[in-house]
Amino acid sequence: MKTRIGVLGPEGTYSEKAALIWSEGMPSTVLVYFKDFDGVLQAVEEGELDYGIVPLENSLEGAVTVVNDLLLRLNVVIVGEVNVPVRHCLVGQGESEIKIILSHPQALAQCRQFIREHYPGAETRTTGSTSHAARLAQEFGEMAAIADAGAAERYGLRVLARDVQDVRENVTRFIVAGRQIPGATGKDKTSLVIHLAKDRPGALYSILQEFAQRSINLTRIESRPSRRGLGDYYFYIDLEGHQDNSVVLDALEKIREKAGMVKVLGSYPRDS
Ligand SMILES: O=C(O)C(=O)Cc1ccccc1
Repeated sequence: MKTRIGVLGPEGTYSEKAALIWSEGMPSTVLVYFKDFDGVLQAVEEGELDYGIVPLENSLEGAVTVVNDLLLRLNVVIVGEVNVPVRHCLVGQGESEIKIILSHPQALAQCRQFIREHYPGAETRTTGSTSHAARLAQEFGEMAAIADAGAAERYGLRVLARDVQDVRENVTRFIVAGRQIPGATGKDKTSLVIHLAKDRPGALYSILQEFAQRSINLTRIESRPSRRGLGDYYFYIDLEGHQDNSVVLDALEKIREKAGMVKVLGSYPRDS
């Protein structure tokens, strides 16, 4: 049986690239393409896929909010991560004037300056993925796409400009979703979501204190609306260490006493 790995499609997305990097050396894999991140993660939950690879955050634009929200809601766990340098290109047929620039919202957001400076008259439109944009640019000459150079090749397009992201160093962190938390490797991360029991002075501080006291290094903290009302948040926290490490276990036990809700999203090998 082949290991089924789900990614955002069609062929040529950055998610596909992340999946190929992560699964390198795995004996028998097959990529399955989905039209959105919900589809990927739901298929993991339902057992239709072994793994799903989705972007969680980007060094320029921050959280991919829909993925963060889905991880909290669905019954899947993070089993891995892979950081992928993202070098966007403007791709198109290169024969007529570009009237519309298409891409995934994350990609358009990462290239705002380039578009404003070089194509001030062009309209921008969002698509389901960067490669979906490239596929459309293959059909319509007045459209160009922001996508990976690999997508240009795949859809027979020309690379009209390279490295069009606003900051050269542009990295997206993808996570691998599965159903079972892998064992500790000694170089792991744990991802949590916390909801504070009650809004009071020092509530978040008292949670963070449990990590600080044990010298547990945090690598990310981000808040997302809980959807219960303004000012009510979930805190997404990543830390160094595996949930099976006694120090982390101990901190989690204390935090569970203090917080209203703690969900461990996963413990997985760190990609550094
Ligand atoms: O559309 C893609 O290629 C994706 O995989 C989503 C995405 C978009 C922009 C940066 C990183 C990932």
